[in-house]
Amino acid sequence: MTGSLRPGMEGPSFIVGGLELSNPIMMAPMAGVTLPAVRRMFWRLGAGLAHTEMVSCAGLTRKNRKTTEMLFRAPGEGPLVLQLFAGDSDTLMRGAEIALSLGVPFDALGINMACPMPKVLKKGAGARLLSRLDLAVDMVRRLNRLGLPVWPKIRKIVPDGSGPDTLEFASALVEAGAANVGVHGRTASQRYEGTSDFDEVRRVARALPGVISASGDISGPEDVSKALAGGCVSVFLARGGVTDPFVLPRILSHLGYNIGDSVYDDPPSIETRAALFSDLAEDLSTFHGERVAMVLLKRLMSGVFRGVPGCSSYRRAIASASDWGTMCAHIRDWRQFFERGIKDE
Ligand SMILES: Cc1cc2nc3c(=O)[nH]c(=O)nc-3n(C[C@H](O)[C@H](O)[C@H](O)COP(=O)(O)O)c2cc1C
Repeated sequence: MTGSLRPGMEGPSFIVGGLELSNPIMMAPMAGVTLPAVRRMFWRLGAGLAHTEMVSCAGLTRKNRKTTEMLFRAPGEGPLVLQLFAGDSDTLMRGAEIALSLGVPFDALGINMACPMPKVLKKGAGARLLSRLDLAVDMVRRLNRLGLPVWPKIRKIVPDGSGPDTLEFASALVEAGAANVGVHGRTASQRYEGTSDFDEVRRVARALPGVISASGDISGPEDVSKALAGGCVSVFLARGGVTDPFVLPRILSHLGYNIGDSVYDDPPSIETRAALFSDLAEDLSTFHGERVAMVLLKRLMSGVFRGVPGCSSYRRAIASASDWGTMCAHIRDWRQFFERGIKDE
């Protein structure tokens, strides 16, 4: 598949969040997952846009090497939102200015107002901002001055009697100039557990037409159709894309997009899956090094080969590979593992 990035996936474009995109299926920001090589894989599979992992503005101002490396954008990537996090507007602005000064062509600036993890909350960032509307609004206003569309991402808010609810919070962000607001239908205290409240996301989307993207439990064509019919302008694909990356061409085909190339037949052939996995391995090792490549290949393997007969033998081999040479040999010799696996089943 190398060389044929995104075969035959072009079609009519439309505007989402101030950007001209080919379709409404976005890769959500995922720390530890949406690295450039993985974004390229999802771009190949048809994503309309991707997010970076959340990037610490404080880290950028301290010139932290690892944080700065997170700004890397691989050749041939599609539209990209740089998602930033900070606990105050000055740090957010300084971080954003540093990021843009490095010359990486980002298409929009995201603000993480959704992360429920203690190390982020402790800094006054992520979902902590959901209880600080004035600060969240100030962040959107100021970031807007940098000239790129601003895409904050929030969570469902259960009003406590004094603060805003999800709709009031999202409305204030839009009024402050947010071009798109991603709404995750779980509350911060739910973290990633339980179900996402789709009705709440749609309530916000109906009241704010054209600017709300749905996040939470997007795992198939029906979820996407429901979100779009409910007034969302796009959807953010997260764990659903990790557990089944080929859901992307399936969704696009369901929405009537001409994905135009038989490599994305439903279900995709095992050769297509192996080629995608091999391209992913090559990109991961080239852009991020062998150590990171090993971790992400192990994490993403099950999704790429999901449901293929004989898969468990290959899964065991990939999971137990302890050095890059062995991993490469397994990726090259994929066929024998599946043949053996089918015999054993
Ligand atoms: C591993 C992982 C990392 C995530 N990292 C981020 C992040 O950096 N920024 C963010 O806004 N959301 C992050 N999220 C949340 C997702 O973008 C998404 O909103 C959430 O997973 C709900 O969607 P889902 O139920 O379809 O997985 C992350 C989620 C996961 C599973």
